[in-house]
Amino acid sequence: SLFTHPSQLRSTTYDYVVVGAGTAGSALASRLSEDRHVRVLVIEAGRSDNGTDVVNIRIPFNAPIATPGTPFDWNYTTVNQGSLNNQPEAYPRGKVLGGTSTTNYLVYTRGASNDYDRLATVAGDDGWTWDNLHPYIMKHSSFVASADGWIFALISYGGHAKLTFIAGHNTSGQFDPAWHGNGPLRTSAPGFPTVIDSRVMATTQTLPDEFPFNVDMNSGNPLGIGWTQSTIANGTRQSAATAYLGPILFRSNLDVLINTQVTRLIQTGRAGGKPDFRGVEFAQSATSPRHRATARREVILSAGAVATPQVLLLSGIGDRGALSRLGIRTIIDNPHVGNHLQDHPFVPLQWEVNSNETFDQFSYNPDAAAAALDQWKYNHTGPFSTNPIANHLAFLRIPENNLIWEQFEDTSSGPHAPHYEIAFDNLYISTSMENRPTSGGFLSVTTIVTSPTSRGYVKLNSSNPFDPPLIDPALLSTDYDMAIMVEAIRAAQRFVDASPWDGFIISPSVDSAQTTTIDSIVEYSRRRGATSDHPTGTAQVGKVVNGDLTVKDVSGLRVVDASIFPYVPTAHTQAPVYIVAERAADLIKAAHRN
Ligand SMILES: Cc1cc2nc3c(=O)[nH]c(=O)nc-3n(C[C@H](O)[C@H](O)[C@H](O)COP(=O)(O)OP(=O)(O)OC[C@H]3O[C@@H](n4cnc5c(N)ncnc54)[C@H](O)[C@@H]3O)c2cc1C
Repeated sequence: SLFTHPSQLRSTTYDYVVVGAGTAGSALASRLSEDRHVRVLVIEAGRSDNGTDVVNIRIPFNAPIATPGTPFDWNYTTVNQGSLNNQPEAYPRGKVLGGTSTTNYLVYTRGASNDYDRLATVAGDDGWTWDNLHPYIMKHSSFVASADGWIFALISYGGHAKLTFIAGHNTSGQFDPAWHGNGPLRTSAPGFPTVIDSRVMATTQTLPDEFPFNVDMNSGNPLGIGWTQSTIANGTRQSAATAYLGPILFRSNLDVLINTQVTRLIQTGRAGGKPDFRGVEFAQSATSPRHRATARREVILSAGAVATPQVLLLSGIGDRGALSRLGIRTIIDNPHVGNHLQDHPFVPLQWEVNSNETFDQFSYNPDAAAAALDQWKYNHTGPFSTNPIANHLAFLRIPENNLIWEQFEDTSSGPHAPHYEIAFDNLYISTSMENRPTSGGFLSVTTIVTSPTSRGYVKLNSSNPFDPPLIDPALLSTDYDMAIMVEAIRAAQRFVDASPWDGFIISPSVDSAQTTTIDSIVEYSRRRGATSDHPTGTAQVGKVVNGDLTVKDVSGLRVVDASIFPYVPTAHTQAPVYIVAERAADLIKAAHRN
């Protein structure tokens, strides 16, 4: 059942207490409560994902306006980013059922097999290898028709249900069915064609050595250029809330409490010579009363890569010196908690193009935007039913004979792992309002460093749990990351110099024109670089948690979310989080089997 106030809870003792109903937390809650004999409590700081004001979290195309600065977001800001001209960055995180899966940009990528194999090595647990994770890779998701695929759809519109037949594109050859299972999270190929699709595909044929076509980037080998897969079904966002939590809220052994923040974990005693952390304290605001609940089996922290270390630190698990300066009693002295934050830096470039069919029309022309919105509301099709970022993504490696390798050691996880990613965007994308056009059509390419060496942190600002933590993703702060970014941008420029773009591209945009030399690319990257919103590593395997994700040196407590990755996967991070959560659910069930 769904509760909005702690007084409504049916008990103060559960078998499992899950902190955070986000991407991982919702999947865990669903799997753990499959056993009707266990009672599960999930405590979520954010709101429901239903209501009259949720249209922007439902419409795929509106993902960029779902956050920041909305009631679905924690609305964090980073500390000034020294390598990005000392500017702070908005740092969105979903504060809603489904967590960041309810507010993200819907791209569905699993990363490279080598990423998981490296996780297994660090964890000292073969269960994390790509091959051994296969059941969980197949178990969490399924592949369905695109919004413009051949489907009969039951659409509810204006209070009426109606059966619509939607005829559209055939997605065979755009993904490999062998790599898709039958799990609750539905994903699909692009649901609306764009004017750049055929040119991207043609470039894979013109320059096949550097930019080969890859039919399915989710096979463990993402290298090449392929069709984007997204967490979209029936033209609508699919999240951990819609896929996992919503359908099981009726379970009598599951209590989900929203609008309530866990303020700290409480030591409930000692077990096996270690402090036992089976208690949670929670409150609805800084001034409202604190409540408590206890887990008979364990507490699972799934608050995400920013809030998980924050809650650990508030509970006395962290660096003793830093905690004592804030008046927090240290129970476990571990300087790694909150440290080693990793994220993917990205930089957008734009070109003016010879087309009035790019998505830019929706920024300039309110009538076009209104018509697209009406179409989406009518039958969940049209431009608003598709991923706002890109119909194609490229994951690429820098060749072994590149001079960069004389200066740097390769930090990627292995031969299937990309050094960088490029997204091909059918509109003007920039991190700045400066030089933003008010007419014309644009192609953007966004480049991402996928195996960065920059490391930042999440730290407490005070001992008040309602005070946002200090966040430093340290974007582009190493020479290595900048060198890879330069290579990525130069590759993107080679891509659009290829013949399929002749007659389409008019000229570089005013904003990104000054990127012709290495120095000017570096200067531009510092000016326009930003976060891809993929924080990881703040409670990582090996340093904060063991290979089975239990927290080191305590009992009764596990972390299951994006914090646990020792290296950020070479992917947009939601699929890796779902995969980890699915295996973690089985690890937890096995740990309590008798
Ligand atoms: C703007 C944006 C775009 C993105 N785009 C993509 C994309 O296109 N594809 C992709 O794969 N990834 C994307 N990501 C990243 C991806 O969504 C995340 O890596 C992933 O969802 C994280 O899952 P999680 O379970 O670790 O945390 P979350 O899903 O964030 O879940 C944490 C939950 O815990 C709750 N919580 C936090 N603190 C507390 C507390 N003290 N008490 C109770 N509850 C608490 C939060 O409200 C939240 O619901 C994007 C992220 C952002 C911000």
